[in-house]
Amino acid sequence: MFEKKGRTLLAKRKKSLGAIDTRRTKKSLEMEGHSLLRFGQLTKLSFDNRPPSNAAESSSELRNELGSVDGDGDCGEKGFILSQDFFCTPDYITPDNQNLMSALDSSKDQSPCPRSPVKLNTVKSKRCRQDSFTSKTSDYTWSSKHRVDERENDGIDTDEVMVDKIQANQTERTGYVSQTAVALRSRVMPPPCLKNPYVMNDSEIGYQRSKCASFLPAGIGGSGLSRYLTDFHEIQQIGAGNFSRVFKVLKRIDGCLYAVKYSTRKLILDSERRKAMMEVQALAALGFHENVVGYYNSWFENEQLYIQLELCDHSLSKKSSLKISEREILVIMHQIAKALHFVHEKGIAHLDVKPDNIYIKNGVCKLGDFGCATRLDKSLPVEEGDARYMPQEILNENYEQLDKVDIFSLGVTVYELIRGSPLTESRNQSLNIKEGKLPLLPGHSLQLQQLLKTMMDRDPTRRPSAREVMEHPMFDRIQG
Ligand SMILES: Nc1ncnc2c1ncn2[C@@H]1O[C@H](COP(=O)(O)OP(=O)(O)OP(=O)(O)O)[C@@H](O)[C@H]1O
Ligand SMILES: [Mg+2]
Repeated sequence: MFEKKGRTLLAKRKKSLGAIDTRRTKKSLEMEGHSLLRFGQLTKLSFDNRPPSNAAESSSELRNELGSVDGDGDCGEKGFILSQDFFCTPDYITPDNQNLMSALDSSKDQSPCPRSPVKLNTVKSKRCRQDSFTSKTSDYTWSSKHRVDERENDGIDTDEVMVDKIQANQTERTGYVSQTAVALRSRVMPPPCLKNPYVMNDSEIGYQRSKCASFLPAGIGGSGLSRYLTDFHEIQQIGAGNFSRVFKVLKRIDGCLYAVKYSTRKLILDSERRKAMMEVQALAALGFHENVVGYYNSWFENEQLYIQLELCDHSLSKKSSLKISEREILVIMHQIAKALHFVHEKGIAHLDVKPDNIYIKNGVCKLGDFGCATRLDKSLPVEEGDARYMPQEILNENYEQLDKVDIFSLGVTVYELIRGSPLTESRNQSLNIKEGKLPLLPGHSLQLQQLLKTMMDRDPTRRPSAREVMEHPMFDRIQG
C-alpha cells in the first residue's frame, strides 16, 4: 500500500520539479537499481523506526505525506524515486512539504544538498567512517552508522554496507546526511529468530524457530510496514477480549516468547488513543510484581495500540468451569490479594477483576488487563469493568472507595471458582451477589465463607483492605 503511494508521490514530485536530471549516467542508474533491492524494505520499515514516544507521530506524518497522492507508476519509476530518497540527493527532488522535512530535523537538514549520488567507495574502514563523521553530523547519525559498521564487520550484508558507504562518502564531501536516510537506514532488516541461550526449557521456542530462522523481510507484509511483523514472529492467537486480540509471539531479536495484545478497533481520534494508552500507562507506572502481568513495550501501528506483555499459560476463566480444591482457591485468592495490595499502594484501582483477567503462569496467578485501571484519588475518569463483578455503589457512580471495588470483585471471582460455573447475566443472581447474599458453600471452611461474605459486603467501608485479606490467618494453611 505504502509502496504504491510512495510511487505516486515520487511521480508527483517529479512533475513539480519539471525537468529531472535526464543526464544521469548509466553507472548512476545502475547504482540506484542496486540500492533499490533493499529499498522496498527500507521505505516501509523506516517509518516505524523511532522511539515509542514519537513513532506514531512520525509515522503518521510520513504516512500523511505518502497518503496525499494517488495513482500508480511502473517499477522503474518507483525505483528511481525511492533511490533518490535513500541516497539523500534532494537536488533531484525538492520536497513539496518543507515543513515535514524540517520537522524531522529542524537543525541539521538545512545544510545544502549534494549534487548527485557519488561513486561507490568499497573500502571498509571503521576509522575512515569515524573520521568522516567529524563534519557536521549528529550523535544520532553517528550511532546509527556505528551500528552499521559493526554489522558490516560481521559480514552480514554487503548491500547495506554499500549503501552506507554512499552516505559516508556524502558526509565526507558535504557534511550533509539526510535525517530521513538515517531513519531509513537503521531498520533495514528484521533480525533473525535465534535461540536465546539463557532461557532454559525452550523446546517450544526451538520448534517454532525452525519456521522463522532466517533474515526474513518480515516487516513487509500485505499491509505495508509493520513493527509488529518486523520484531515478532506470530505463533498463534491465545485470547480475545471485547476490544482486543492477543497473540503468542516470538521476539526475533531476543528469542523469547511474549504475548502481544492489540486493539481490534482502529483508534483514530485523539481521545480514543489517549483512553487506550491509559492501560499501558498504568502498567508502566506499576512496574514489576510477581502477581501482576509483566509489561515490556507498547506502540501504535496502523492506528491500533500494540502491547507487549509477559506471556502466561492461560486465564483463570478456564478453571472456573472446573471444581478446584479449597487449597487451590486459597492460593489464587492470596496471590491476587497481594497483587491488589501492590496496585492499591501505587494509588491505582484495577476495576475489572474477574477470572478472565487473571492469568496463570507456571502455577502463579497474575493480574492482567488494566484497561479499566484508574487512580484511587479520582483524578482520572472511571470506567467500570464487567458489571457481573461490580458492586452496587460503583453502578450508582459512588467512587469514594475504589480500592474496595476490587475487593468486592475478587470476592465474586472466588465465589465463581467455588461454584465451578461461570456467572450468568441473570438479574436475580446478580442482585443477590450485589446484596452480599451468598448461599452456603458446602465443602468449604467457614473461615473462607466468612471472609468472602465480608469482601462482598454491600457497604464498601466494611470490606477488608487488600492488606487485611492478604494477612488473614486463613492463609497460614498454605504457607511453606
Ligand atoms: N499476557 C497474556 N498471556 C496469556 N494470555 C493473555 C495475556 N493477555 C491476555 N491474554 C488472553 O487474552 C484474553 C483477552 O485479553 P484482555 O482481557 O487483556 O483483553 P480485553 O479486550 O481488554 O478484554 P475485556 O474483554 O476484558 O475488555 C484474556 O482473557 C486472556 O485469555
Ligand atoms: Mg479482559
